[in-house]
Amino acid sequence: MGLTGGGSLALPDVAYQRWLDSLGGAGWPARSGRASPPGLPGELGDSERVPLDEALGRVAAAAVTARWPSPRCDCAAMDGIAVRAAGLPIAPAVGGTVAPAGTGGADDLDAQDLDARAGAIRLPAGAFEWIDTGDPMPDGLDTVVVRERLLPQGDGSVLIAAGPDAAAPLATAGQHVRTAGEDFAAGEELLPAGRLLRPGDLAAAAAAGHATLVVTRRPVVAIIPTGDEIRPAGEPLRRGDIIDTNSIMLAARCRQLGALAEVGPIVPDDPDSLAAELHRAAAGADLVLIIAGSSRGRGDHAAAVLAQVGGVAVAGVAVRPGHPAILGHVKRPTGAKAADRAAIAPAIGLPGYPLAAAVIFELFAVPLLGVLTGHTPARTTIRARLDRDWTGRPEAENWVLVTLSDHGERGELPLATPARRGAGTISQLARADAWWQVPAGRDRVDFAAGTEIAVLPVADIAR
Ligand SMILES: Nc1nc2c(c(=O)[nH]1)N[C@H]1C(S)=C(S)[C@@H](COP(=O)(O)OP(=O)(O)OC[C@H]3O[C@@H](n4cnc5c(N)ncnc54)[C@H](O)[C@@H]3O)O[C@H]1N2
Ligand code: MOO
Repeated sequence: MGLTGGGSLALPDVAYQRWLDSLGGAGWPARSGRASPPGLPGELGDSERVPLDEALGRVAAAAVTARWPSPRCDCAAMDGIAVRAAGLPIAPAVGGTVAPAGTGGADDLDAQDLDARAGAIRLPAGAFEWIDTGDPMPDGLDTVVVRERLLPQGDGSVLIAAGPDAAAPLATAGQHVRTAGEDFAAGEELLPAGRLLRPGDLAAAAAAGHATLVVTRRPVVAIIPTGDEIRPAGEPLRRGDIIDTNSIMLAARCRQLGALAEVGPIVPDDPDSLAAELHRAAAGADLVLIIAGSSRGRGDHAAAVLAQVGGVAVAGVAVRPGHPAILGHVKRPTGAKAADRAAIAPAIGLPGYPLAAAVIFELFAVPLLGVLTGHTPARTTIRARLDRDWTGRPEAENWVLVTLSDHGERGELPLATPARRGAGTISQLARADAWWQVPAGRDRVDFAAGTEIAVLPVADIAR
């Protein structure tokens, strides 16, 4: 099949839309092609309730709101004594002399310290209560004086050292007190629907009264490695064998996005074997990834087989690397175990070269999984400056891995060094810091050293 032509290929956005349209036409339910609006679970509809300690990396199916305020009541923010600010004496009670420390002892402040200060006041027992950080404030008391300023006395009273400004009040009302609801109010939204849950999210949910959360079902991604030369990692290699690195990368990427990856056996370069494996995989999968066999080689059957077992909407995309990509679907066998699932499973043929596979996954699998889970990762770019001239291919969107220098002087942009070309240069995936997504365009393919560019940090890509 002629999949690798030049400028006539669709750009990624157009290709994605064409794919979605064809999926919709074939009965795939998620017609909008976008992540669900807030408040709805992923397009698959089904969700489940899981304990907090199983919710990391899952996607919230609904917004999480607080069942109660936090703090739940006014409480001490520091260790010390609770007092009523309005009831504090104004004038120093001990004119320069202080009684020796009594039973309470003074850890941080001894009598001489107090003595040395111009003023201290004495609070009689009963006018205050000892309190520790987090304790509810006693009725009628509104302020905490920190332990470091206190000298307990043998008679149960306490001396409070004046602050550095003797004219200032000893304490202002509400000082060192966290008021009920100052963090969040009852009913306040803490997490939006569609959030890929992070450690802090789980803590906030617990604080807000949730021991479990409702999350969207994990989409199942069937990964099908193909090629007579492909061997699983760890097996002995003969001359010409290639390690199946793509399955490892793509499965890990699926997990980062809250999906379940099922890597199938390596399928030989034989159309019947591939067709059989596609049928098998599609029965239980929400998305099928076929690795390699997308181009023109003698063993490249992905497009022909996909057309036979389902359909091909796009064969070839104007992106470098990755242009032999295929977008289509597999018909599910009737009576497949997942009766609740659509009659088809979307499928992507990813080129075998590792960088091409990575780019095609980001361009097409990531947004489709976003539709399924309800979470679309934020693609927050950062600014950088090219450290050398760079020329791209005009007819395609270019994806270029770059390493970034540390920020130099304050306000200076990091310098971006493009990786050397070659879709098989897998070490670049490990060494690079960011992707530079260069839009297609005949006029903007020559970039001079010093040009400001926007790059997508690899470390942030899964958020
Ligand atoms: N005559 C042409 N040849 C090629 C073209 C072209 O336009 N005309 N395009 C090139 C480009 S660009 C790419 S990208 C590749 C796409 O290749 P395929 O998808 O057909 O994949 P293969 O040829 O089977 O493999 C390519 C390369 O990747 C290795 N590979 C395959 N599977 C894996 C895996 N699971 N893990 C790691 N590496 C894998 C495979 O051994 C090959 O080295 O085609 C070019 N050729
Ligand atoms: O699509 Mo190929 O990956 O350009 O190298």
